[in-house]
Amino acid sequence: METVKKQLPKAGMYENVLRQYNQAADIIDLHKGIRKILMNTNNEIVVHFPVKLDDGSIEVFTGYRVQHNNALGPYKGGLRYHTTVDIDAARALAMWMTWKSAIVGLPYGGGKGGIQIDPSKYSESELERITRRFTYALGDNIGPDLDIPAPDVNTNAKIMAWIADTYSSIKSPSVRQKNMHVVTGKPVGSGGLEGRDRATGFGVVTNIKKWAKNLDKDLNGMTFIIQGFGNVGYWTAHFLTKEGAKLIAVQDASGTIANTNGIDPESLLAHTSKNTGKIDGFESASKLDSSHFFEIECDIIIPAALGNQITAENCDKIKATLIAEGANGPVSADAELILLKNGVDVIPDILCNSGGVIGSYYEWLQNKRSENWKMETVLDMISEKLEDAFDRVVEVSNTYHVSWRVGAYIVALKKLDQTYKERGVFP
Ligand SMILES: NC(=O)C1=CN([C@@H]2O[C@H](COP(=O)(O)OP(=O)(O)OC[C@H]3O[C@@H](n4cnc5c(N)ncnc54)[C@H](OP(=O)(O)O)[C@@H]3O)[C@@H](O)[C@H]2O)C=CC1
Ligand SMILES: O=C(O)CCC(=O)C(=O)O
Repeated sequence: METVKKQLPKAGMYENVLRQYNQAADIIDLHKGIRKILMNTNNEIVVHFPVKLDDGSIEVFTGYRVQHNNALGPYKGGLRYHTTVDIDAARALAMWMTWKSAIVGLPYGGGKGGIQIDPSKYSESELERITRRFTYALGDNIGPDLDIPAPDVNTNAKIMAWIADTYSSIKSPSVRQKNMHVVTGKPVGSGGLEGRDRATGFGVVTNIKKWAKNLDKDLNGMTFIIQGFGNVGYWTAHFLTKEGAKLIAVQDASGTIANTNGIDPESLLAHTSKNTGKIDGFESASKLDSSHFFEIECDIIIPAALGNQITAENCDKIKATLIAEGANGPVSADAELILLKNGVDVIPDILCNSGGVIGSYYEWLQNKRSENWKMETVLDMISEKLEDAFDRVVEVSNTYHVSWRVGAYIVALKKLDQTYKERGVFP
């Protein structure tokens, strides 16, 4: 295991997050010492671990876990299995988790990680061995009161159950059952929370409803497009369709499909479930060229896949009036300036997709208390927290005359500033 601790370089996604951070820190004149602390990550864990594949060969994988800050509580954030996972991406995603938890008032810090891998190239039993060896390699760098992973791109409840099982098995028998909350997003039968599966999409739609209400707009009849039809994409489509809005185009890594009469999310889910998760070949929509996806005439765009998808190069022709960031970092800092100038509203990721980590918090609390909560209760608690956070972000943004993203950063930074100052480190 390598533990790297150094001044951070500026590149890619991380550059994006630092630009956002510095802008907000300048506006509130954040204390110099606190500014330095938050610009750095606390710990960066890189592990190389061997796994025997089905054909008997050995492959060595690289896994990451970046722990950005834990002033507010244990590190919290997802694990991603994707070829784009590297130290830069993990740093950016970990930092976003710190702000996200602070904005919605959770007792968590920020962490993120994953494995640099294309999971579609491995069998299920290989993925299980890879996950278990990764968990073993991370060892006590994660823990229910230290750092609590969760699902992200290409990871799911089953993978979380393998992590919980492996982590627990390296503990002494007397405490083994007390460690299931080392991860959240588990299957309901293994300590998972009813509603965590849909929490992020539900949260995205809660934010969109608040946006519509504030502007006195009716979602009924509005059109929307979604990039990414995984956990966040599907559940967002499910809940937004329930509000009367119409899904007219979807894009994933396999291509783009469109139907101006509407795409039924449930039929598309049934199709992807039989088609290794892919939307291509869906009969009730036509295939579209992927390069102009974001230019489609619609009211709302929901990026729910990877980062840096809407950039200065492709944002000028966007016709939607709202971008609700289901994904982390889908809009580049340069693109956002152009969008705001063009009158497009952007609900920032650190607010918009925080329903997921709120759901995770309730799962963790449920495990700690040895309780089981009902879906309705969980969704009510999530929307209450999110509605408060939305109002706070709008209020702060209005006070400082800044975008909602900068306002959201200010809410987070003020919270962390208060915490550090209360501890007396900076008299
Ligand atoms: N899961 C959660 O609770 C949370 C997730 N998020 C963020 O939401 C986003 C999506 O996560 P999640 O839904 O969990 O991930 P999933 O793995 O469930 O789904 C990812 C989706 O993105 C698609 N995708 C991947 N690459 C591309 C591409 N190049 N172009 C278009 N589509 C692509 C995938 O398509 P394909 O199957 O073809 O590869 C898939 O449909 C991520 O940014 C994640 O960090 C944020 C908060 C919480
Ligand atoms: O549920 C969690 O703990 C974190 C989810 C996540 O990775 C995210 O919000 O980006």
